[in-house]
Amino acid sequence: MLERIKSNFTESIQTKIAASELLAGPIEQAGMTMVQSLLAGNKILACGNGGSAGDAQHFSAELLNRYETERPPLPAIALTTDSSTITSIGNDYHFDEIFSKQVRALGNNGDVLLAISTSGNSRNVIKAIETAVSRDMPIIALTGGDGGDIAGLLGENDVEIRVPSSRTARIQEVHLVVIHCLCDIIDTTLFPQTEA
Ligand SMILES: O=C(CO)[C@@H](O)[C@H](O)[C@H](O)[C@H](O)COP(=O)(O)O
Ligand SMILES: [Zn+2]
Repeated sequence: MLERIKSNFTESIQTKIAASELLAGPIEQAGMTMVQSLLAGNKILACGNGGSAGDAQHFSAELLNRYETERPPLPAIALTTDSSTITSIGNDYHFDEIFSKQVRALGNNGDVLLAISTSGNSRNVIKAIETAVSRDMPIIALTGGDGGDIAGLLGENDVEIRVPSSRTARIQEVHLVVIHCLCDIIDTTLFPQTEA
C-alpha cells in the first residue's frame, strides 16, 4: 500500500510537469480571455460534474471572495450549487439540461463559460457549451484524455486546456493547478499593485 501511495504522488507530479510544458500557452490565453471579459463588465459561469463541480465552485469562490491578494470581488457563478434549480431541471426536463438552461437564463454575449470535464464527454457540459456558442460567449474548456466531444465543439475564440493523462484523478489534480493559474493571471493583470 505504501508503494501504491507513493506511485499516486509520483504520477501526479509527473503529469503536472508534463502539463506545465504543454499548457502554459493555452492557460495564458485563457486567463487573458477571462481578464478581457471582466474588464468589459462581463462575468464567468462555471460548470462540471462530480469532482469538476467542486472545481467550478472552487473557481467561483476565488473570484467572488478572493484568491491571494486583497482586491474587489469579481463576478462569477458556479452553475452546480443550487439544488432546487438542478433537481427541477433534471426532474422536469433532463439531467443533460441542468447547465444549459442556466446558461440560457444567465449568460450574456461576452460572458465566459468555464466548462470542466475530464473525459470531455459529459452531455450536460456539452449542452452548456452549445448554448454558450449560441450566445457568443467565449469558452474555456478544461479537459483530459483525447478531449472527447468537447474538443470538436470549440471555435477560434475558445481555449481548450487538455491535461495529458487518461486517469480522471490525475486530470482533476492538474485542473486545480490550472484554476489557480487562471486566478493568478486575473489578480496580477487586473490589480498589478496589490500585494499577495
Ligand atoms: O471526482 C471524481 C473522480 O475522481 C468523480 O466524481 C467524477 O468527477 C465524476 O465521475 C464525473 O461524473 C466525471 O465526469 P467528467 O469529468 O468525465 O465530465
Ligand atoms: Zn475525484
